[in-house]
Amino acid sequence: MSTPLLSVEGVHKRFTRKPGLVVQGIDRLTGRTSGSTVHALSDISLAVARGEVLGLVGESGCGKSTLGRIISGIYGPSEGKVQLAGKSVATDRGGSIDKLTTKVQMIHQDPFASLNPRMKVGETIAEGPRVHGLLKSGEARARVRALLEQVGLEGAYADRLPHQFSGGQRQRIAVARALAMEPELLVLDEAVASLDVSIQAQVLNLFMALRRELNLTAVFISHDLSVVRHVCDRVAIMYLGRIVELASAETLYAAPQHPYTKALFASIPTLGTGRAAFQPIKGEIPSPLNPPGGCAFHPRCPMAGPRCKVELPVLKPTLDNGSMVACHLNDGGTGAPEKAEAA
Ligand SMILES: Nc1ncnc2c1ncn2[C@@H]1O[C@H](COP(=O)(O)OP(=O)(O)OP(=O)(O)O)[C@@H](O)[C@H]1O
Repeated sequence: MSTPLLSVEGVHKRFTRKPGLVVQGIDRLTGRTSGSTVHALSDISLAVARGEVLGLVGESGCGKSTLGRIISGIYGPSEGKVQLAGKSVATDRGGSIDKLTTKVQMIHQDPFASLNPRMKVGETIAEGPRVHGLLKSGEARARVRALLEQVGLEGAYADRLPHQFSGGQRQRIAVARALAMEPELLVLDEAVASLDVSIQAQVLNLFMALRRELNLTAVFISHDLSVVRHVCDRVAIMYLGRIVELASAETLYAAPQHPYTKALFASIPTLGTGRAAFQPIKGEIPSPLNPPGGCAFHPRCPMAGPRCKVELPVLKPTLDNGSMVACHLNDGGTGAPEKAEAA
């Protein structure tokens, strides 16, 4: 890949949880109440080329949204760096907002929650560009109109309030608001997950059309493998805060390598490889407060051997086509770990 638009290098994110404080997602996973550190992301490295759409996929709690927020500059990483076109993504949103952060726009799952219910949608769309000096006075109305039309809505809708729109239309407005900032990168976090299937298809088709028209670069976060296949060029499969497989969508769907990726595919009825019934992945997702040693997937992995319990597999190239997998099966086998062999 030539110089990537987005580069994420060695990113870790730890959340420290104070005793007695209930943080969404943690109690659901662990039931614990003591203060401790959540290892939300561990050693994430990836790159996205200009014009490419990268999917982030994995079960709930694997760190997809946290990575999306770090890429958007909403959170800072605990370690590592995130660069957009070679410059660090600003992370301080409290004080003066670095202009660079406007170049990454995030679109969230719930368009209703992300739109101010008391603001006309035209004002909502124009607000960001106006604050950041992207609109000259007198230009706003025409620009808003053009953006609404670009996302398949009537320009006259600018004077309406969010509650006057359906879920799909609200998500189109959220897309228009993001595009108004002239972003270099979009981060879509479960952007169609709350919509009915037929509306999902319409919003996805809009995204695909805009992508072609504007040569959009995007990180597409989803737990829905069929949506990801439709939209993404490459896909990173995440498990408990780490990338376990990274491949082109074509390669991944034709021949998944990592046992977790295979298990994910088998757990979805329509994508099961010839199986009559889908097979849910065995066991619980381990706690990010206390991730298992070795490969984090080993307690649930049907292929795990002694090495998997003690040695962390590194994400390494596996085929000549740029695919990468973090699994001992692809790197010398799961048998006795090297140290034990030496002993
Ligand atoms: N602000 C926070 N404070 C503490 N822990 C957090 C915070 N945000 C996320 N986490 C924890 O980090 C881990 C990763 O969460 P994240 O929301 O990134 O996962 P996800 O894959 O996006 O899940 P989902 O699909 O359910 O949104 C989870 O264990 C979550 O509870």
